[in-house]
Amino acid sequence: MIQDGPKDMAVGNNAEPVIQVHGLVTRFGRQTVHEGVDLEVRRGEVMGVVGGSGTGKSVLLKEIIGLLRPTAGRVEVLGTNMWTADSAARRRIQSRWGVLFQDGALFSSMTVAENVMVALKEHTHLDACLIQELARIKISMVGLPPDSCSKYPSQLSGGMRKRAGLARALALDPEILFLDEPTAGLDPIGAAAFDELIGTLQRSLGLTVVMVTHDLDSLYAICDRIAVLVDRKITVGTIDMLLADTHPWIHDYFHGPRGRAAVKR
Ligand SMILES: Nc1ncnc2c1ncn2[C@@H]1O[C@H](COP(=O)(O)OP(=O)(O)OP(=O)(O)O)[C@@H](O)[C@H]1O
Repeated sequence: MIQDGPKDMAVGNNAEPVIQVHGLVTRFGRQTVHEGVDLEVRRGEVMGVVGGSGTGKSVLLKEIIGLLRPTAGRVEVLGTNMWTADSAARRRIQSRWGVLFQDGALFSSMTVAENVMVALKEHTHLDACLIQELARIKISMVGLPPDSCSKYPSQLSGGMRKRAGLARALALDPEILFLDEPTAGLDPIGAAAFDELIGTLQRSLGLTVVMVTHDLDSLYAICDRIAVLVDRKITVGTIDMLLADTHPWIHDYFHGPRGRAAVKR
């Protein structure tokens, strides 16, 4: 069982940046998605990424983790530029983060335990028994019962699949966790429980978390700062700072009915 403790990672202005995005430009044909986006994520913080539909949140995430090459600009993760590093350096960096995509992105032909073991087999030389034991520990860390180890993704509920995806993302003890809409499709109770799990894991393991979300409750529950994609640029601040922002979209987002409801909770 994970012990929850106070958030002791100093997430002050002096914490070391683990992700640095400078002057990012993204174009698809004539469409400009990002035009000079700057973002710094500090070690130990939970950074929410919000914005209207199609503003480029998922694209930004893919550019940070090296799945999509930006048109221009610089992206550094843990001091490595993903687009100039050689393949060995890229592999080393990739093993220091975990990603949970929206649907969990599990291999449907593998059991939950086998899914968690994929990265352990690929990136470590541990023996098979130890790999199995580590997979079992990760599955228990995300609150899944032991019998889910041998189940296939199709035999799990949506919330359980997300937890299984999270166990897989945690397989290599990452320093950074990337989450793309982790609570999408969950009912409010399931979403709150998932937020709590992320918060507990983040504090216990000292993770840095970057979370794309539409869920205002998640922002209030676990984020230290929020990056808002608007007008092809990014505005970063704490919730209090963004509540005082006068940009019409940011104002409406945080002061609209859902924003007000999230404050009350
Ligand atoms: N590979 C691609 N080729 C061309 N256009 C793309 C590609 N990937 C994304 N886009 C476009 O870039 C824009 C931003 O997409 P993205 O998926 O990042 O939006 P989003 O902010 O995550 O939206 P949502 O909240 O609806 O998921 C969209 O207009 C999308 O159609």
